Amino acid sequence: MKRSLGQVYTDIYNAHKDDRYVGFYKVRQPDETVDPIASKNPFFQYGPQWKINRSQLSYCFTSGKMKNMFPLVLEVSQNLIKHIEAEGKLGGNPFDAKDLASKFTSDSVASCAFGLQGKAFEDPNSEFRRVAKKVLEPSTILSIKLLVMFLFPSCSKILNVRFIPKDAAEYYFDIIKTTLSYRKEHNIIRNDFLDVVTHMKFKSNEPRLTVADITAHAVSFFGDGFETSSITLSFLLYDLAANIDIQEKVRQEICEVIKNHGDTMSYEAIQDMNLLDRCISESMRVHPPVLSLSKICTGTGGYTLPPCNETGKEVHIEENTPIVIPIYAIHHDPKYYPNPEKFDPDRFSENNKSEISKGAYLPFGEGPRICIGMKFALLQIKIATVAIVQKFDVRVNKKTKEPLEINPNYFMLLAKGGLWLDFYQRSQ
Ligand code: HEM
Repeated sequence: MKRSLGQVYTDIYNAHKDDRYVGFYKVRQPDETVDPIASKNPFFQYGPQWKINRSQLSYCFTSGKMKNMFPLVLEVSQNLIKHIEAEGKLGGNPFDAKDLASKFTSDSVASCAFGLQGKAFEDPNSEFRRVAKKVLEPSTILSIKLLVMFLFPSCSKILNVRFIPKDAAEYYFDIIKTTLSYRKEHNIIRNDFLDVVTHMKFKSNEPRLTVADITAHAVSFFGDGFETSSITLSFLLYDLAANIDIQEKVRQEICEVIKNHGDTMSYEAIQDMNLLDRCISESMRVHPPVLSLSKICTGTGGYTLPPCNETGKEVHIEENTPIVIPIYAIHHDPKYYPNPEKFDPDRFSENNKSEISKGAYLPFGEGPRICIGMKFALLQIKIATVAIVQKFDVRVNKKTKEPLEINPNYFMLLAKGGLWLDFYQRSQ
């Protein structure tokens, strides 16, 4: 494939720079009979079904719930550090940042969503990782599946195209079933996502969640949270490695904040790391993992937009018309971000961030469908980055092809040839 869908949308945006919008067609919605797990993911839903799922899942992502999951993610970050040390590649023999970040987020999400030790570091070929790779690993087959599902949804039913393969769906269902009964039998409380979903309160007239519903929610958590977060973490590490002065300032901030919190790395300490937060925001602007958003016009009777340029007429969008928002193109438009390729966390300082145009910063989307897992994503990315930056000087290895180019064989953002980084152990 020469260009991914995200790149095609960027091309369309750039070819119509003076217009507010242009016509295009796109749909997203796996069929429930063909793909029962993916079809319950709020990402793919509309209307009342989306409302029910969204409100059920929102309950799982409050700050209090995130605080409870903090120690689980922290434990995985310690395995990440041990892995970098044990691999003995410190300096000169680089790590692929995406591979490293995927191992971390896969274990972190496995721990929080399934109550499992994913063991990505100890056993990269573990069953859990093998299945996850099958579902999400960049491949031509996955790209073709997505093209069929998004562009020709009616064909996906006929061709039996599923986002979650049948054997993977069965594997996840078994894990959840076994874990739930083990926890019940041994009275185990872990404060993870599985506990929260299982103990959700319902009104008397609301149906209880079945094991299949809980599996679908856990797979949503995993599917939506593992790959997006690992892409973000890998690009953030690259940006810090490519800007060593900023990396040093982040390190100083981490030391100071932890010191101010009684020499403890806590959930509260993470919230005080402002420069780190700005670096993540800027890294996600330059490298948004999700290249474009799909929306659909749901207003009864459609919606009328103002003219798309000075000379045009009003445009009426019919009900059910799909809309694409090209995030990558907007984030790289010099109209919104002068010198857009430059990594400059100051764009997100208290003074500057109010200058950013509304709707011009969309790594997590916007409005009622904004990413539900944003708090969890930021938490796990921050925990991993703090652990790495405290221990290692991170540098770009010359194997990294710079300037970075987008890998066209994937529906999210990947760098062609990978992000190769060296980790030099720091003296304490
Ligand atoms: C850095 C990591 C992440 C990025 C960049 C990201 C990005 C996005 C984006 C762009 C959307 C679409 C929003 C829209 O349509 O306006 C979205 C939706 C969603 N995300 Fe994330 N996400 C991340 C992490 C997560 C995590 C960790 C979870 C769950 C644990 C998650 C769960 C979801 C769900 C369920 C939706 C659908 C929400 C809805 O339609 O109501 N995401 N995400």
